[in-house]
Amino acid sequence: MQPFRLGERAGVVRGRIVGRIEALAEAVSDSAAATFVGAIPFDRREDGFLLTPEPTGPWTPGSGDPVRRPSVRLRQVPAPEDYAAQVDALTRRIAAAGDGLRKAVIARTLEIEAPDIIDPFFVHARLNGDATMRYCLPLPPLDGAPQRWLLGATPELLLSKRQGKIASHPLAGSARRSADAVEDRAAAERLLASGKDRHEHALVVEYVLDVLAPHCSHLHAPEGPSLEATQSMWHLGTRIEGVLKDPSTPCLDLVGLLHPTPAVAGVPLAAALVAIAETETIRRGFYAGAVGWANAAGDGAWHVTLRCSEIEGRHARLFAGAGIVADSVPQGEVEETEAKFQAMLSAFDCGPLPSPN
Ligand SMILES: C=C(O[C@@H]1C=C(C(=O)O)C=C[C@H]1O)C(=O)O
Repeated sequence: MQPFRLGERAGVVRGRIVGRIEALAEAVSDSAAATFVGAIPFDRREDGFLLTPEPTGPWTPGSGDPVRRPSVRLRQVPAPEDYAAQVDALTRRIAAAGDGLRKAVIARTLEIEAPDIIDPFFVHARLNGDATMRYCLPLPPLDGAPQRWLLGATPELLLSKRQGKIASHPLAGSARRSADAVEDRAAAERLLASGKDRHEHALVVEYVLDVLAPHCSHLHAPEGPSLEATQSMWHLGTRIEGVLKDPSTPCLDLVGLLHPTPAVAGVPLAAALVAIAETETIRRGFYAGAVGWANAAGDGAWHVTLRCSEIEGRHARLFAGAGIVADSVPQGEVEETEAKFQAMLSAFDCGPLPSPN
């Protein structure tokens, strides 16, 4: 049986339900099982999955070979200059305002090739867990392919629900942290004062409030964003809290209404999805989807699947994206995505990104 980790939860997989988010929400509501853990992909037309877990004691990393630094190969896909060109085209598209697009999130990947099978739990154990939700889940098997794993440490809460109370903590607007304390504080202050980042952020908060408001008797968000830190990034964040009109509304139903937020898609949603499909050259899969748990009582907690990688045999693909608005600067967004790769890259222990030729 395959092991999994999700936050503090550890177990082995007893069963698996595969389907679109609506089907998964229904399966949880109809089930007598205590708790499911699972993931939904970015594209709602694709299948996600729920695992019925059997709890175990603390999981110890397997015997698979760790990633060995000297012989690891790294490849940026698309190359930084191609990603910059995508961002540039998108800023023009937003400025031209032809389709009403105001923001779209464009992602890229970093491919890792190791000499031996990568042990996902080795990498998971090395991820920094501070203020984040760490996860390592076995993905549904593909015929004849090695087992695939979804692994990451996300800082962003999409939605939690417990006994009629909900919370969401969208992030948008980012800056790389610095090892130098003075420069680190200056980067945070610049981010908090940046009109471009505050605009990017406000679009997400507005969207989340608009989606949740009809379902809440009370909904609160602070006036402006706060600074949120991970080990390698600063973000603008807003903690939103509410009380549901109908306390029995299942958590996964609300996740289905929210996903994908403008933190990973854009505004307006339909135009952003078209822009992403026409611009992006990678397959997102579970990246920028949601990962979490749900139970038949309707409670649950789902995070945005960020700072993640998909591992398959000797290969891993890391994902990072950035929100693009009219005044985004292409090189700035290349650097932002580079910085977002950093946490996962350190966990793989394969050194810094290769410098451009
Ligand atoms: C898209 C990612 O992150 C999202 C985008 C952010 C931004 O554009 O500033 C910040 C946090 C996340 O909501 C990612 O990490 O890949």
